Amino acid sequence: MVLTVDVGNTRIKASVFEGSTALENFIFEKKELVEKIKNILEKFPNCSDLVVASVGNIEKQAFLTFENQLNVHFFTHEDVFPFHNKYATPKTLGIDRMILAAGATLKFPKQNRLVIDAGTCITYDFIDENDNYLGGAISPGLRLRYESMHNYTAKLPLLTLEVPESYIGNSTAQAMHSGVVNGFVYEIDGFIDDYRRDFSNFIIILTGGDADFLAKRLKNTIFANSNFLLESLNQTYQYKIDND
Ligand SMILES: Nc1ncnc2c1ncn2[C@@H]1O[C@H](COP(=O)(O)OP(=O)(O)OP(=O)(O)O)[C@@H](O)[C@H]1O
Ligand SMILES: CC(C)(CO)[C@@H](O)C(=O)NCCC(=O)O
Ligand SMILES: [K+]
Repeated sequence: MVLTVDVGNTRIKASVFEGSTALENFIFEKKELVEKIKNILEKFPNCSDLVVASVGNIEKQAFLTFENQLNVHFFTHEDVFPFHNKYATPKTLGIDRMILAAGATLKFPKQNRLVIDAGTCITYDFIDENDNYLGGAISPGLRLRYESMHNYTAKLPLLTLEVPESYIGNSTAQAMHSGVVNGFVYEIDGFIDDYRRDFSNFIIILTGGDADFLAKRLKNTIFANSNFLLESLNQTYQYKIDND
């Protein structure tokens, strides 16, 4: 059994895998890290490996506590990945994006793939059919859009994610929901049009904390899977074991 841990910018997600099957998923705060991992390992004593992808400030140190109990692997840029990295600054590419790209490459062989992760930030990552990772885009996530409008203005309230009634927002709240949610839908449709112009065919994978909310609102056919990062982490770890 493998315990995979995704340390995101806001919170931590974890999943226990038996082969390629996720047995249980967990979400928790950064301050609860060590305690929660202990609890998971008590519940799943057959875990032999702990695999981490972190974009947060959490250092390797926090996980080394568990090294006498199981194999701990902390993914870095030095690991083997199943794609050719064409990013001009490969050392600054987020580990989460590398794991997503690896998962897309392994799960959907020999085709163009676009991975969209709607988390704290929204990231777009494109891997072509020859397994070249080309790059993509980084934009503010939905919650970040609401928070920054509130934090950097005097009059805008702090709202939580809601389906807008119309693209014409007829109140402050509706105008903000339209801006955030419809704004994202237009953004993604615009990107998809760009990719379509240059690549005739590609699969789209949508993941992250807002994936389920967004999937319902998009007209393009999309494979939505909010657990894709953790599944990819498990799969990339198997790839590492087979190729090291
Ligand atoms: N309890 C919650 N805390 C934060 N975001 C939440 C919560 N519940 C739902 N969300 C939604 O999830 C989005 C954040 O996604 P996610 O949880 O994947 O971010 P994250 O943990 O920071 O990971 P990453 O850094 O990989 O994006 C927010 O835009 C928000 O709308
Ligand atoms: C873009 C985020 C914040 C998304 O989690 C992360 O992947 C990151 O910190 N990336 C570093 C910059 C880059 O990927 O080019
Ligand atoms: K993200």
